[in-house]
Amino acid sequence: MGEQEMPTGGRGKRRLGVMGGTFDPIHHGHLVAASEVAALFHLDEVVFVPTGQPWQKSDRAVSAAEDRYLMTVIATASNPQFSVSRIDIDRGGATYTIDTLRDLSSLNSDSDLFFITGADALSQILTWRDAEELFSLAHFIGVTRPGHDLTDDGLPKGGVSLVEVPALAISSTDCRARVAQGDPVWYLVPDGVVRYIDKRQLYRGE
Ligand SMILES: Nc1ncnc2c1ncn2[C@@H]1O[C@H](COP(=O)(O)OP(=O)(O)OP(=O)(O)O)[C@@H](O)[C@H]1O
Ligand SMILES: O=C(O)c1ccc[n+]([C@@H]2O[C@H](COP(=O)([O-])O)[C@@H](O)[C@H]2O)c1
Repeated sequence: MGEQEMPTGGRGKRRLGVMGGTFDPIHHGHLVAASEVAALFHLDEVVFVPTGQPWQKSDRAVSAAEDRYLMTVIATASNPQFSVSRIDIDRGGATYTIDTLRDLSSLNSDSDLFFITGADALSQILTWRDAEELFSLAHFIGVTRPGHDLTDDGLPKGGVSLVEVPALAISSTDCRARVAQGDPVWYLVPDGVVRYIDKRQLYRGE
């Protein structure tokens, strides 16, 4: 994407990236996406927001929110630009991005919000609660993901930017399956997350 196409946001405002996800577990695909977008869009910070109850994943068991939150903290702790928010976990109930963005914008009135999402999630956005209002609260940035087409078809003009990031064919589903089978997840997730999965015996019985 050319520099001239980048949304500049409000004059003098901080630029806050928002990376929402279930992070069960967080992996290097998430981290590379956030890091690339932070650099390309000159973001001051990226806040990772683990879901409370991801209603579109109700067909499977999701790990405890505290485990997903702690893995996200471990994975992001060494990057001074990254932080983690508990807002979706502490709100309780099903997680809707409309609530995430409303809460973050009132907590950060000095900031423009940039919501980062992979190609798969972007293609589902019109199924999200209050989809049309989402684009008034944040600029959306869709990133490439192996196996998924990146498109802004049907989304508001000017509301979404599409960005190519280094291709990492990693998914949380695959990480969980690997742990369940006794296969390694070293180098797919940060070292501290491998240790945490082991310590808490996550994904063993799946
Ligand atoms: N490898 C990847 N490359 C780019 N974006 C990714 C990648 N993995 C996940 N994302 C994006 O990160 C966000 C959070 O994803 P999520 O926590 O659901 O991970 P996931 O790997 O898709 O999980 P699962 O396999 O359990 O569905 C989503 O917007 C998703 O599209
Ligand atoms: O708002 C919604 O209705 C909605 C439905 C599905 C997913 N989302 C958000 O999309 C992000 C990625 O979700 P997931 O389930 O792929 O980890 C995360 O921030 C979710 O809260 C949001």
